[in-house]
Amino acid sequence: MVTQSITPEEIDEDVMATGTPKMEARGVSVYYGDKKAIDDVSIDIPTEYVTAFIGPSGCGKSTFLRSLNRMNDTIPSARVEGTIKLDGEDIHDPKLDVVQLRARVGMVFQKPNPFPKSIYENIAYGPKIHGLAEGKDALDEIVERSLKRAGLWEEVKDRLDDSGTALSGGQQQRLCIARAIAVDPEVILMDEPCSALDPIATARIEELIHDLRGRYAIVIVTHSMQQAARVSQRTAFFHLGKMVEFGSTSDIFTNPKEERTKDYITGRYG
Ligand SMILES: Nc1ncnc2c1ncn2[C@@H]1O[C@H](COP(=O)(O)OP(=O)(O)OP(=O)(O)O)[C@@H](O)[C@H]1O
Repeated sequence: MVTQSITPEEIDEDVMATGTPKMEARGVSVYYGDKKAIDDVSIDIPTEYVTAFIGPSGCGKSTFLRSLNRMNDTIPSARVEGTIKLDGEDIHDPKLDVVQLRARVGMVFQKPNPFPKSIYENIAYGPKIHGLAEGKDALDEIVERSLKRAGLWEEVKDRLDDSGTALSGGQQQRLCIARAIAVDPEVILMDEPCSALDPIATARIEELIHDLRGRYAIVIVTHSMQQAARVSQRTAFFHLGKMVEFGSTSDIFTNPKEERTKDYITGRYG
């Protein structure tokens, strides 16, 4: 299996050139009680490129990722300051439906978490509650398309009634990606999606990210610098709650401007 890496053409592209971003964060700080976990982060998330968040454990990568679809709302002590926009619309606008937001900005977690239901139902549930399919044929079509897009269809097409939890870890993670895709998201947030997977399953997810690039704005938190280098075109380096440096992945790894970035990518801490 070949794991995709950045192609020379992609390196030549000016990946930091600003088009209209899918998401814009401005001056975002996140607190847990009195403790500030994210300090004044501003970043644009495009659809064209995969954005990676890297940095040592506890630097706030997941906290910031979760703020992008208001998952921090589910943590009682968490408080978010600053502005986050999706297609120019403030995601904290009281008129905005947060369930709808989380369909538009889907999330894939560290540990695959399929529902204890059939493979089919795992995918069909979201489109059903969001009213995206009229009738069984339309639903079947969404299930097939989502599983195909997540690279899982061939493996499961004859066992759609089997439980999602009976799949291998890597298949479960692709099922979770298919589940996110099924509700037609615009952004997919991935929080260390491969950390529970073996190298082969990891390579398949990385290939999948490569295939999905451009269709969805993808943001991935990863502990693995090699993974960030393989799957992303833009990288943000976080340290102690601050976004220290943000640039093209090739610049961050080959020509970092900040001393702290240099120290991290050369393995001095992390
Ligand atoms: N639910 C929570 N309640 C209180 N503090 C939290 C909570 N979640 C995270 N934190 C704290 O916020 C800081 C940032 O954590 P976060 O998990 O966002 O970092 P991270 O960079 O994603 O770390 P890791 O790579 O280890 O997952 C840490 O100090 C962490 O202890």
